[in-house]
Amino acid sequence: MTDLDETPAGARAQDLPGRGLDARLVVDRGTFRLDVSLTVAPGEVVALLGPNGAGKTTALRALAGLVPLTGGHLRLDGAALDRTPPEARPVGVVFQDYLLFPHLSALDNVAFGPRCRGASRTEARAQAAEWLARMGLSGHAGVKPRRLSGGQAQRVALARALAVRPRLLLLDEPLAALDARTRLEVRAQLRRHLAEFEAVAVLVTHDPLDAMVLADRLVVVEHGRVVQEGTPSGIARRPRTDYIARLVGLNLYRGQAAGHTVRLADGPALTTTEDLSGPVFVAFPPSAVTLHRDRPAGSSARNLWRCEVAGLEAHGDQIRVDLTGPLRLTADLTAVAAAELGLHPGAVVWAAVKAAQTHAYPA
Ligand SMILES: Nc1ncnc2c1ncn2[C@@H]1O[C@H](COP(=O)(O)OP(=O)(O)OP(=O)(O)O)[C@@H](O)[C@H]1O
Repeated sequence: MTDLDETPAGARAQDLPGRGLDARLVVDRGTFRLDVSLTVAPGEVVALLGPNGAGKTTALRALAGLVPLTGGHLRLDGAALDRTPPEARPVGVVFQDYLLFPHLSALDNVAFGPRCRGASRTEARAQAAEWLARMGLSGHAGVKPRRLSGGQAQRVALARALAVRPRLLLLDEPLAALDARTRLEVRAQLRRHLAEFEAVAVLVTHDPLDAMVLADRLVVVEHGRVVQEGTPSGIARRPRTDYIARLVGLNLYRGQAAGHTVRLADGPALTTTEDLSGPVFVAFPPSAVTLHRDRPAGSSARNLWRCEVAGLEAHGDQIRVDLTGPLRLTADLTAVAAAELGLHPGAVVWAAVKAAQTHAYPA
């Protein structure tokens, strides 16, 4: 039994006006339930971002028609796709490991889509040659996938997905198979291609950098649900879950505000510059935390706690320090400062955060 949304009666009445993607994806997989609503305008790139097992791939597969919806709806440019088989959907997919046909040349891999959709062999190959040229791969048309570099294979996979002129482009962890150096370059190229794409693009990633560079809007999924969505900068400024706060590298707390004081649920009170009341989040970066061996005398910081070092790790050219105490904290400091403080797991330090460096916003 499914509980697909009812569509209005009448001939093709399910084909409602409205361009772009309008979906509510409800999918049951064993005990896991995905329930995610997604609206994306043509020309917009949306990243589904979330931890392992959040349901991102399931959402992508549901959009492609590779797993059936248990409920909800799926409309693209006004047409209902719920019951359209995958091969008949105007959808192009770039799979995580590209899934190029190993026995076909780059050109024939790209020509495959147009051919399947009725183009003659000559026409399909002409279109494929055009797509490869756009990807800067004309010189590799005759090459089999195993002879392509990771970055080239990624571009062939993208050309193959775009060659069917999809109204919905799906990319599953598009950069995951690449090493760090190639990734940087391919990310920049992919961004250019996505910017030129005039229909809906949805990509799935657990890499915040990929999401922030490639997407206009982020939809963060945890436990099968959307927990936050917005522009990359909006989300980075105002994270609403621990997962997102960790991704963007912020300390995040939830509490009750009364004026400039925020009382945390099981912790101390924080002083903030914002004047708010009711449930709020308070966030500040690890760089806003200063550490002292002794209680600083006459410090103007209102937020001062005696903490214990729980762990230390290198983070870029900084040392990232995890602290426990009245609240959990992450602080960044230079290696020199860490040595001067004699930091080691178990060391006791005083942590200070100026109110001006905190940011409070309604929960
Ligand atoms: N074929 C399946 N049968 C039953 N449960 C499944 C199946 N595939 C996935 N799941 C479950 O669905 C949930 C979501 O998995 P999914 O792969 O969509 O997550 P994800 O966000 O893409 O994670 P990852 O980043 O690890 O790929 C997980 O709890 C997983 O165990």
